[in-house]
Amino acid sequence: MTSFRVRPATTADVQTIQILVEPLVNDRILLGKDLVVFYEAVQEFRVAVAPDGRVIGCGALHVMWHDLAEVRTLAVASEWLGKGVGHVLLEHIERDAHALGLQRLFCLTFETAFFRRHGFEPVNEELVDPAVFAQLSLSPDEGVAEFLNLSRVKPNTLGNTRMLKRL
Ligand SMILES: CC(=O)SCCNC(=O)CCNC(=O)[C@H](O)C(C)(C)COP(=O)(O)OP(=O)(O)OC[C@H]1O[C@@H](n2cnc3c(N)ncnc32)[C@H](O)[C@@H]1OP(=O)(O)O
Repeated sequence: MTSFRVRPATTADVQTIQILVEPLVNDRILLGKDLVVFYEAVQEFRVAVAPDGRVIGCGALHVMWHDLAEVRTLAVASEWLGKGVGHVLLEHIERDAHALGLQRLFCLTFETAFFRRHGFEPVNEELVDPAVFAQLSLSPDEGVAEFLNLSRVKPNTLGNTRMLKRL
C-alpha cells in the first residue's frame, strides 16, 4: 500500500497549499484565495504528506453555523490521484466535524461521484431558514456567498453541484 499520512496544517504548509491548488483555481475548479486568506484559515486545514515530507493533498473544514460546515479546498496532487488520499483527507475532515458537534456537511463540487461515494447527496432546497440566511449574508467570506448562491458569485459556481451529508 502507498503510504502517506494526514496531519493538521501548519503555517509552513500554506505556500505549498496555494501552489497545490493554483492549477485548479486557474481551471475554475476551486475558489482562488489570497495568501493572507490561507494563513487566516490555517487551523481549518489538514494536509496529506508523502513519506519524503512533501505535501500531496489538502482539505479544509469551514464552520458556517452551529450545525453546518463546508468541506473546502479538497485537492490531491495529480501524481497521487486515485490512491486514497482524498478519501483519507475527507475522513479526517468528517472526524473534525463530529468533534465540533456539527451535523451537516456541505460541499460545492464538480467531483459528484467522489462525494456521492462518501455519503453526500445533491441538494436543491434552501439549507438554512431566512433568519440564518440573513446572518450568513453578513459574512465577508466568498465561500459563504457561494453557499448562499448570491447573484454576485453565481459566475463562480456555474456547473458545480451543491451536495450535503448528514453526519
Ligand atoms: C468541496 C471541495 O473542495 S470541492 C473540490 C473537490 N476537489 C476538486 O475538484 C479538485 C480536483 N480533484 C481532486 O483533487 C481529487 O480528484 C479528489 C480530491 C476529488 C479525490 O482525490 P483522490 O485522492 O484521487 O481520491 P481517492 O483516491 O480517495 O478516490 C478516488 C478513486 O480512487 C480509488 N481509490 C481509493 N483508494 C485507492 C487506492 N489505495 N488505490 C487505488 N485507488 C484507490 C477510489 O475508489 C476512487 O475510485 P473511482 O473514483 O475510480 O471510483
